[in-house]
Amino acid sequence: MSGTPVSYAEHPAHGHPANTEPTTQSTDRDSTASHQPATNPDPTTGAPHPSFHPPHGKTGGSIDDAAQGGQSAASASGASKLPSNEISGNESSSNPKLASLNSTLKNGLRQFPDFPQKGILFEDIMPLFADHTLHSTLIQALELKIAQVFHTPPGESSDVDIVVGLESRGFLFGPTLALRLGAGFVPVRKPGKLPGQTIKATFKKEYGEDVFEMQGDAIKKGQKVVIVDDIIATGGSAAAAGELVRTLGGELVGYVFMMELDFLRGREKLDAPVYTLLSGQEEALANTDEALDGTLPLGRTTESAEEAQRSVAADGGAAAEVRP
Ligand SMILES: O=P(O)(O)OC[C@H]1O[C@H](OP(=O)(O)OP(=O)(O)O)[C@H](O)[C@@H]1O
Ligand SMILES: Nc1ncnc2[nH]cnc12
Repeated sequence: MSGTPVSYAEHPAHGHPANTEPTTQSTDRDSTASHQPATNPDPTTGAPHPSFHPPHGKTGGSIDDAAQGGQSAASASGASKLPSNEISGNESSSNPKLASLNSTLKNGLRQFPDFPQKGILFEDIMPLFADHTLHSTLIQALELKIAQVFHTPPGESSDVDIVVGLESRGFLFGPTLALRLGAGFVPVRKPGKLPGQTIKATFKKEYGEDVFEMQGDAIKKGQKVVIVDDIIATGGSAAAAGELVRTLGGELVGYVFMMELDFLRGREKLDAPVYTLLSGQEEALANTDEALDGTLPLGRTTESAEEAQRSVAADGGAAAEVRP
């Protein structure tokens, strides 16, 4: 079945018991709409934070969507300037334009069951880049999201200094986003690709283990950093990247993802605010408690459910082992 893609637009929401069939996504919504921790209210409902007033002399666009990480923004060391009562929530519900853009994006995605391994329902984002209009919609949605969560006035750049993109799919839109924000772009790469002195972090992800590397001089102490990637699944990749940023002295002000696989609860590993445009595989979320008890979540095989939950439990809040 892995060679047979399905799209969000083509199949009805929910109802498929296993990922051997077309997937069972609900209609588009912000990840924060249904997974907003009670202790972490919407960041966008508060007053703009002084930390994110646009700097003089910078030019660029804007961005938009927000969600909350595993701890409050106030206690997140890299986001200490963001009051906790400004974090989490559902911006697109109050922003029809963003909701509309997100809906378009979701309909452009495809899913491949059992890729790259049996039991993984793979979210294929490539159609969003193959189509000029969808690509443009994606960048617009990200800009709108960031502008919204960081309270950037229309037409002005955000206060983000550096956008960090994760290899490989974070490279597809990270540099474009950085340009629009008036920020620099820094890559986090798989091992052995970057010259000079580097720092490394090992981590687990939804399907396997990996190592991330960053150049030792890529971020200056105190620079405000946003980490971007296409998908947050278990959160292992993002947590490792966050550790690298902080090891270099960067102030991690947030994570921005195109999509969140909510049922894997990856955001609980992250100690900075989490902003996502789309949620994926929501049908599995309702069964997460059962999954933790060993019951199969919808849309996954027994093997992958156990593997995913083992990974989540094992990683706890310390997925990344940083080795300067
Ligand atoms: O939340 P996690 O469980 O860590 O998974 C998310 C990561 O997995 C995918 O990358 P992958 O490692 O497949 O590499 P690619 O981007 O090079 O395809 C995705 O692009 C994220 O980086
Ligand atoms: N299910 C998934 N689809 C696409 N990319 C992923 N990265 C981690 N899990 C993924």
